[in-house]
Amino acid sequence: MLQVAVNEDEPVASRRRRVAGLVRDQAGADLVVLPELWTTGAFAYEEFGGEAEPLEGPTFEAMAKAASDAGVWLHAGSIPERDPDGPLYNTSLVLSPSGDLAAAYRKIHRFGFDKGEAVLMGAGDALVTVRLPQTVVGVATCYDLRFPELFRGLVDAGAETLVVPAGWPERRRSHWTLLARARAVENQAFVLACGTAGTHAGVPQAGHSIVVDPWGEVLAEAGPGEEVLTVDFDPATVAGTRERFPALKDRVLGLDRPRR
Ligand SMILES: NC(=O)CCC(=O)C(=O)O
Repeated sequence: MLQVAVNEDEPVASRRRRVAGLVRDQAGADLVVLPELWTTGAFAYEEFGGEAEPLEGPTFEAMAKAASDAGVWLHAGSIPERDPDGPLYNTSLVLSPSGDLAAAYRKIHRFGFDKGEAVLMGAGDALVTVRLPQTVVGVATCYDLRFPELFRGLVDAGAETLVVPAGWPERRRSHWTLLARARAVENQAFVLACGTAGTHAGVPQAGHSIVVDPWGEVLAEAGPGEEVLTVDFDPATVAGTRERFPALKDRVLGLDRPRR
C-alpha cells in the first residue's frame, strides 16, 4: 500500500507523476493500493470542482501506464470524477496489469453531514467486487468503513479481501484502527485500509494504513508519514477461517425492522 503524503504545497500534476513513479517501483507485487482522493486531498473541498476529471482522465491515464509498466493490479485510490451528465462522484478505480479499467466504484456514504463531500458529490448506488487471480476484492471508501451492512453486502457478493482507500484525519485515528479490525473480524476477511499522510485544508491526516487478517490480527501498520507498506498474506486463510469458525453461517436475516 502506498500511503501518499497529500500536502497542498505540491501541485496535483507533480504528485501524480511522483505517485506513478512509486507504483512503478512496486513491480513484482500482486496488488498495489493507493488512498482516497490523493490528487486533491479528501478534505480539500474547494479543489474538487477544479480538479474533477472524467473516469478515464489524467489520473487514470497516468496510473494505467504505471500499472502496466510495473505489471501489477492497481487499486488507484479515488478521484473526483466529473460525470458529463451528472454530479461529481468520489470514484475509485481498479486497474489490471495491462492497464485496463477493471472496476470503478462510486463512494456510497459521503462524508461531511451538511457540508463538504456530502453536498458537493453525488452518492454511488452499487456495490463493486473485482476478481483478481488470487482473491475476490470488495471495494469501499473511507467513511464507508462506518457502515457494516455495506461490507456484509460485499461478502455476500463473494469478497474475501476488503480494500478501503481513505483520507482519514488524525483526530479520529482510534476509530480507523478499530473499524478496520471490526470489519475484518465480523466478515472473516482481509482488510487493506490505505490512508494518506500530510496535512491539507488544515486537516492533519492519520496515516497508519493497516492490513488486518480474517481473525482480526494486524499484519502490518504504517506510521504517520509517507510510507510504502508491504505485506505478504495467503488469501486461502479466508476460507480456512470461515470453515473453522463458521459464524457467518449463523446469521439471522431480516432483523432490520423491529417486530410488532
Ligand atoms: N473522507 C472521509 O470519508 C472521512 C471520513 C472520516 O473522517 C470519518 O469517518 O471519521
